[in-house]
Amino acid sequence: MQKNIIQVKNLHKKYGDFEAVKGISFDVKEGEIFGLLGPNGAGKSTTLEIIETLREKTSGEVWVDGLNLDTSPNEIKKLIGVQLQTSGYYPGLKLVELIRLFAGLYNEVIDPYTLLDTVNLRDKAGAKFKELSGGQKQRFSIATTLINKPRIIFLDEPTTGLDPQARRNLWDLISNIRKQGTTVIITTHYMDEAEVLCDRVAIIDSGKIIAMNTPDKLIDELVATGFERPKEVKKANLEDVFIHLTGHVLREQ
Ligand SMILES: Nc1ncnc2c1ncn2[C@@H]1O[C@H](COP(=O)(O)OP(=O)(O)OP(=O)(O)O)[C@@H](O)[C@H]1O
Repeated sequence: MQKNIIQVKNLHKKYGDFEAVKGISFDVKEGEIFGLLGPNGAGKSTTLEIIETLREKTSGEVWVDGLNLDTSPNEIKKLIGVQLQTSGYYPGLKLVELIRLFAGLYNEVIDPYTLLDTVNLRDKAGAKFKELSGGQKQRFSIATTLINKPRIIFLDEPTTGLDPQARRNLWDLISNIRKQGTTVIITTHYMDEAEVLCDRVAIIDSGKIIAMNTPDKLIDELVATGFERPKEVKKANLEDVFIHLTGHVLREQ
């Protein structure tokens, strides 16, 4: 039985009079990729930022690896890796310089080149952040979440705005990070991404969890209600055509 590395119980968050998170509860098991899915404004980022200790909750309880968020936020910070928005990096610094800077903040000694290898960016070590493509920036920002050797990483919409190949490359990267034993919590608007990557997902709507299970079981439950797609679906879609024609290999734009 896997242990619960994150437990969230009856979490509420109000911004003034507006309640963005309305009493949600869920557990994340150690070593899983857990997805928070939901439309714009559902409360996904708010929930993530509360667990990341970056935002105050209104009420409810959160534990990370047995540590209570109210009493041990600093200990929790040491266990987690948080992805910055790509606007959060000094654009004029080289990748190796940025890694050394972050490592210094975490008081970690790491080899920047080894870290860049894990995200396939060694050949960009001397490039400035602003010179990277969108996909490369995302890969680099995922690399920086790993600097403090976290047990859990939080990825907020990591593939938004990327082309189909860059998205698939990030899926491979995220799967590899999990294979090393790191727990991953991810938010996404892409259902194909959640289906491929996530062991379990919670679907959030208007601040409430309306479903939670493995993608497979959620689909089976829907089918069991008699649901059928309105028309026969072809064996491939336009994205398959695009990937078939342009390849799945890593491309540097
Ligand atoms: N600092 C804030 N002050 C006031 N309202 C906020 C603040 N941050 C978020 N909200 C509101 O809370 C709700 C939830 O926002 P949140 O960013 O958590 O949603 P989300 O599910 O991550 O959405 P998206 O998919 O668009 O990123 C939204 O209605 C948003 O406008």
